[in-house]
Amino acid sequence: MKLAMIGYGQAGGKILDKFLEYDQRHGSNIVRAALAVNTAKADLMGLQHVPEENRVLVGQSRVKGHGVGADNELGAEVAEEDIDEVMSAMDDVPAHEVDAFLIIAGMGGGSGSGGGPVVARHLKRIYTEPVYALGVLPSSDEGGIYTLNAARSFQTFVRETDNLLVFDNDNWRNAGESMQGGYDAINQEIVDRFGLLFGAGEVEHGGEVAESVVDSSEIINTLSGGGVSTVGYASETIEREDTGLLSRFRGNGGGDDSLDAAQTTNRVTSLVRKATLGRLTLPCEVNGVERGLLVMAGPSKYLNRKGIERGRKWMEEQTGSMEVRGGDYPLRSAGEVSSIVLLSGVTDCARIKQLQQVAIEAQDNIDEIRDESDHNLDNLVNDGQDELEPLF
Ligand SMILES: Nc1nc2c(ncn2[C@@H]2O[C@H](COP(=O)(O)OP(=O)(O)OP(=O)(O)O)[C@@H](O)[C@H]2O)c(=O)[nH]1
Repeated sequence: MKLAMIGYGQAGGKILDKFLEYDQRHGSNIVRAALAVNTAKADLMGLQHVPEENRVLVGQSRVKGHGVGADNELGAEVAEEDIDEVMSAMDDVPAHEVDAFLIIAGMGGGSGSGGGPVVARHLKRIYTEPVYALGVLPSSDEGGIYTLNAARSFQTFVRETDNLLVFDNDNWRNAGESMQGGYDAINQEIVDRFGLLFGAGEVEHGGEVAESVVDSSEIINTLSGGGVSTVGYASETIEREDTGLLSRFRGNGGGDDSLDAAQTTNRVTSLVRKATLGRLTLPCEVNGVERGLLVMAGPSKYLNRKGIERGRKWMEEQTGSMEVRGGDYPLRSAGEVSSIVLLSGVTDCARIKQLQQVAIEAQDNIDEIRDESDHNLDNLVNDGQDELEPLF
């Protein structure tokens, strides 16, 4: 699937940078256009793979290149004011060559959280291609303001995009890790998962022909209908036969082809289960999901139609949806077989409800403190008997 990606804000820019690195390393050619947008100059300068001419600094007259300081209303305002600059940077994108737009943003901050949905709205007005967002939720220990930002941005992104793919930092936090080291690993995880998903719709040059290849239209159809999506992933290493080792993935059966086929089928279906019931990018209840897509990736001899078909049927039972697509993504030189599961139209998600609850509490607290602020300051500054007077 060919995407025009817009990384908005610090998290958005860093993840976009990683997508470009992924593309170079895998030759997957998913990112047809890359644009980094930010209100902070330093964040744009820190990017390594986004070409300099594709970096847009917005809100300069308001925040002087220093960011909006987690104020996402301000983030939305400056995006609206400077939208012409962002849209004209998209002018060079050959729209007929891209299948969709993808806006990437951390929803807990200010710039991407507020500006991302604004860009989505304008892209949707101009282009006929779908506009998706990859929104990152802050971890629950980040505090009230980030949670409030995320809850409001989440609502806005869902309204303004054709689908919001969510990645929850909370689900991927490792205790004891530095923030920076942690984010690097998390960003790699994001790019590996979504890279495989979006790469599935792109047949490699001179690559293997899949038994039932996943086309970008199947990704688009799974995402169509809007709402919120989550992605599951599981993989198993294969030991190369040319090193003289038997494949762990195919089992130790060796000579017996039919036994191998049965084992391959079983392993494929087991990977589908692990991907669906394991760690999702947004934890949610699988039952009740509206649409699903299963992609099996790896060297084609390790993929089989029967396994994918069984996995797909199993997903239908788990979700209760009859709209589950499936196919393979042959990767000749991959060292593992992977299963990627896209669940679209999730509705039962305790994490979002909990986030909204904390956001409401934070909002009430902020309003209360603001209301009392003048009175409390007055109490502090004045002596009570009006005996003291200011100088002038
Ligand atoms: N996964 C991931 N999340 C990040 C990263 N950096 C920041 N975040 C998350 O994104 C939120 C903050 O968003 P940023 O992108 O830093 O903020 P911004 O859009 O640049 O906005 P301002 O800094 O307020 O101008 C944080 O609450 C984190 O949850 C990153 O590199 N990876």
